[in-house]
Amino acid sequence: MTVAPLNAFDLDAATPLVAADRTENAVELRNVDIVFGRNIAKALALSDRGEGREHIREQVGALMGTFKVNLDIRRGEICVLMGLSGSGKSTVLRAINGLNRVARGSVLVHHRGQPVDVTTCRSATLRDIRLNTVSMVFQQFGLLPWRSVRDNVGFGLELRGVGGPERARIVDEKLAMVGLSGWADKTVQELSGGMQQRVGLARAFATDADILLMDEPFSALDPLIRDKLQDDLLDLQRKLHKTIVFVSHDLSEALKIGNRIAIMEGGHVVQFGTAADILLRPANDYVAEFVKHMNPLDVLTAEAVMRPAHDLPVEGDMLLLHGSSGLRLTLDAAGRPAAAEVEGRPVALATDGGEADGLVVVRSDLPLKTVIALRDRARHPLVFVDETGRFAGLCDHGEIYRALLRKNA
Ligand SMILES: Nc1ncnc2c1ncn2[C@@H]1O[C@H](COP(=O)(O)OP(=O)(O)OP(=O)(O)O)[C@@H](O)[C@H]1O
Repeated sequence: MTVAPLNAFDLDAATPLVAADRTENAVELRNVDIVFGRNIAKALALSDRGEGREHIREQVGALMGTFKVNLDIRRGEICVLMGLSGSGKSTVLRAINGLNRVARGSVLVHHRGQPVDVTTCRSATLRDIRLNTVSMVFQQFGLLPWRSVRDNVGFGLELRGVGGPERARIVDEKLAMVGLSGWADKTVQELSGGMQQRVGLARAFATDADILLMDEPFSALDPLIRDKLQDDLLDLQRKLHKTIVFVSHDLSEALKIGNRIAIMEGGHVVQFGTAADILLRPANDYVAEFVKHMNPLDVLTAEAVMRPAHDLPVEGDMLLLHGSSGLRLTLDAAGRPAAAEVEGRPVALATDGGEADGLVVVRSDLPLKTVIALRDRARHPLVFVDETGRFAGLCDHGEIYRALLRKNA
């Protein structure tokens, strides 16, 4: 069989977006209740009895912005808050920098090396958090139209007292990053909508805040520009590893840019998970309705569909990969694929750039589209490894079909 070399595929397509340290949280919301209006105590009492938003509003006139929201947002991830209008996305976002008063619960923000509860901290600390740790990017980016692009990008730095030459250096760097170097001295109103959004991005990145809060930053743009800006954001994120909390009411945007997505309904977080979790295992009918029209090919990676390593039968010091052909795999001491055989005959391991004639070994974060193209040409099922090269799982035609039909293995 003639097979295409593996490097004919885009094997780097899935550069990880999350920094290596995935365990530390940048933001933690614990049982956060937010109530708008009066009679807060009565509203909370009704909420504790399991009453919904409408009932509480009718009974006491207060509106529950959120009900017991719990979220752990990891450093370096993009967490998207997604849901219908009024579901509470902006309310949660604004709680993170203390713009919304929290009736109950805590909001911990990792600031100057330690978690600070923004619901109880001193106002000077909150100010310091807003200036240095958490930067907010609004839908229209809140640009000052009469000021130059340069002065808009440097605005946050100016507030922090960063002086002339240093400010100019940072501003130039960030403008170059978003491809607007030639526009520094124009006023914002001379720029198109898409360019203005990029000025907003540059300004957000210029402050060096670790945490960016973005409230539907691209929603007013036409789809092509929006798509381009999403790509720009992902490119910047690969370099900068910020923690980004991003509000969107568009599921395809959420699935494209979010490492994890919190789906909100009526003030509740009804599901918090990866794109694959949401697509393959929607938590309720509301989520299922959202994902119904999504194409799994646009969203899933091998990791979401493969048969995990621990599911495979072990025979002596080998793993049985494929019963009928007798394909077996040996791992080295670190758990990396070392050798393969079919009924005693060696099979070459075909890694990045090798020939797909052997046993193809590739990263488990490859997009499903690439996986399908590889499997189509490969002689054997595909072997996947994690970012350290350790064996992670296996994917044959069956796993692919089940993913496309959205059936769990
Ligand atoms: N300051 C406020 N005072 C009173 N009610 C508010 C306030 N802010 C938000 N709400 C209400 O809280 C609920 C959640 O609003 P929120 O803005 O968080 O929703 P959202 O999911 O971001 O919606 P959208 O996509 O339309 O912006 C809504 O019913 C809204 O009317």
